[in-house]
Amino acid sequence: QTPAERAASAVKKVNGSFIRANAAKTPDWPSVGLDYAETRYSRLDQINTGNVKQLGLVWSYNLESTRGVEATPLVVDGVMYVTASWSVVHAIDVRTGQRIWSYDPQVDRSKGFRGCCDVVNRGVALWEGKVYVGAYDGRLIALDAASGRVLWEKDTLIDHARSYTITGAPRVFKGKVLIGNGGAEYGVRGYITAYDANTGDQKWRWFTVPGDPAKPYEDASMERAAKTWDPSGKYWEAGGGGTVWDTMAFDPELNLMYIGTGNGSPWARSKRSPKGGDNLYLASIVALDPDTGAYKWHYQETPGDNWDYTSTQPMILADIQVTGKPRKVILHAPKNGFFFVIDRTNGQFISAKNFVEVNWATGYDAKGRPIEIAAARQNDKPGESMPGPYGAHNWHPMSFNPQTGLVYLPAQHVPINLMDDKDWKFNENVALRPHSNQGWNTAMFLNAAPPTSKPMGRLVAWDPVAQKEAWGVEHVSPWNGGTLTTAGNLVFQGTADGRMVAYDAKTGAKLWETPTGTGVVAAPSTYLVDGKQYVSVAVGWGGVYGQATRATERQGPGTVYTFAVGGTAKMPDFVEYRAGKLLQGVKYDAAKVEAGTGLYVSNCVLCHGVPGVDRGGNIPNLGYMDAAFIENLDKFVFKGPAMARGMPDFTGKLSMSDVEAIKAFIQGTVDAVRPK
Ligand SMILES: O=C(O)c1cc(C(=O)O)c2c(n1)C(=O)C(=O)c1cc(C(=O)O)[nH]c1-2
Ligand SMILES: [Ca+2]
Repeated sequence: QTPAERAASAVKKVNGSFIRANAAKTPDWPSVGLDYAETRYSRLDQINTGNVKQLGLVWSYNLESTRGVEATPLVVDGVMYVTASWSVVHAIDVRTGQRIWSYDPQVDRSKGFRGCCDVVNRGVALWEGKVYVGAYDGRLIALDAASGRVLWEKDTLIDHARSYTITGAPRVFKGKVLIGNGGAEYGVRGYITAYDANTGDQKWRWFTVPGDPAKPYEDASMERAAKTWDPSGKYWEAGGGGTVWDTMAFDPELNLMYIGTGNGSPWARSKRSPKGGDNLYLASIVALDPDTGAYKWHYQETPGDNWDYTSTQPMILADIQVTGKPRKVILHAPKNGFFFVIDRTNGQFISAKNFVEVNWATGYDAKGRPIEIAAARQNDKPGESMPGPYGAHNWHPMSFNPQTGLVYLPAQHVPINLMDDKDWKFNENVALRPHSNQGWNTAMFLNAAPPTSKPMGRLVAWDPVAQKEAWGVEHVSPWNGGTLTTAGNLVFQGTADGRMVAYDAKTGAKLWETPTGTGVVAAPSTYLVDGKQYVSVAVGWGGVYGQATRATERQGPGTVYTFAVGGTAKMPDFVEYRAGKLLQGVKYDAAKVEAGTGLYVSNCVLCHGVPGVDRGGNIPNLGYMDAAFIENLDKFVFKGPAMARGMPDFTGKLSMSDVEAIKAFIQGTVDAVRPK
């Protein structure tokens, strides 16, 4: 068999019975979360606590990308399917580490700025000879598994005037491909759509938040949700939010599928829904009928979201004993910092406990409502919510090991404070505020004053029954990789500072590590080929935090590493990262620094970081440029060359005098932090 023939026959097997409900013994990794329950727990135990020290590289594969890589590699019968940035798909022969094919959907690079959080993609879905990818520009594309040829392609977006993007992995439940989208930082209405896996015909669509109440509601769930929004805020103009940008799971026995919904659009509830209200179905877990898309139940984790607290973080379906009784539950650790155990048959709240320091709520009452701290919503001055908007846990997948009963969770804190933008109006172009259609459209100022809390990154082993940490490992930085756990009593995690590490799943003892050349954000997978167990991880620093910051002194292209016991391949040569010399000599008017601060924070900081303080992620830090570059900043800001890589064109958004003020801020900030 040629590799292409193997690819074709392998993926043909991936059908209703091939993807398991949960953690069954399977030699493959056929779906992004391994199984429908998204456990990321493999029963393979060839690699275990006894021999993990002998893990070595078998091959590495250059993904030829320089931006964030967030995909979990799928593997069936020795054929790997993985995505890089810009939604590029690679099919790799695991036996040789060689490319079988690659497919670039040719996303228009100049539209990069339309997403909040880097041009990332979290992986593909496989089904009956096809590979599905959600392209950044909103297309759902079905490829022939053997050749990478396009079989069909659907535009999933309802409105191209709005900043919808796709970053999440599609799932296939019962012969339907499911995909949502991102965009709630810009003003969109969230929804999820199901397409026939063979033909691409649309089967159903469910909106997560109500539309314009002057028009008929799509279904009873929308009519009910509308009662929880204040129409005087005209929430439908900004879209309302609630995007389904990452997690989905499926319970074949209950015939229910589950999605997590995102934050409000805009973030500030005082603007979105001035008289308050829970604003259903934001920041919720929602159960849907996979055949029809009909709403079944919901549990809202953050009523009336005001902090970008989303519930799109990866969820896991598990069967556990709670106070002596077996319960079918959902395990979930959303951005808001609480670990939830929810009954997945009916959405009933079982328990919630904070897994990091939180200051917006003291806990949850017996009915499952948060007990809020009033000050958390008082945003007339910069308020530092814990967790911040990057979440106590973001999209980085967690895993659940039924042997240890523990969930392995990449927890974090990224300090950011928020202040209401009282004058905010949807789509009004005021570059001084963070809603110039290039900056986020949140109705809030981010870090109008410097935040004071400390950044934190931690691998947390959480006991969901006792609702407490069993063990934890402190990392040097936030934004560490997703986790994998195995029957070999292991937990694997890549780190922001560029290591791949194996821990004892019971104790947290570090058993093995290897450098990865660049920070890791994605989660590993494991599988058997010809009877031998491998572990693979796709590496590529990036995402919303990684685009502007770094925690490693090395860099390299997006790369897949594949490890096995006794592997002897040589790591590729890592390139040392040099931030360069601090910017010097740009003449500026000190009186303009203050105006420049607001402009920079509104328009530049999310991608370029703080000049001379952050050292550049995969987007350059402007505090380390040559003076000639900053002196000619207007040539980059107005229809500049970086547009071809996704930078916005600020024509009509910023004036020449705004650019002068931004230059003053950049050089002024660097001068202030330059070591004396
Ligand atoms: O509200 C949204 O629609 C939306 C979408 C996305 C995305 O699609 O990547 C992210 C977020 N929000 C978000 O809040 C967030 O922290 C985030 C991090 C990342 C990432 O890939 O690093 N994406 C997103
Ligand atoms: Ca968001």
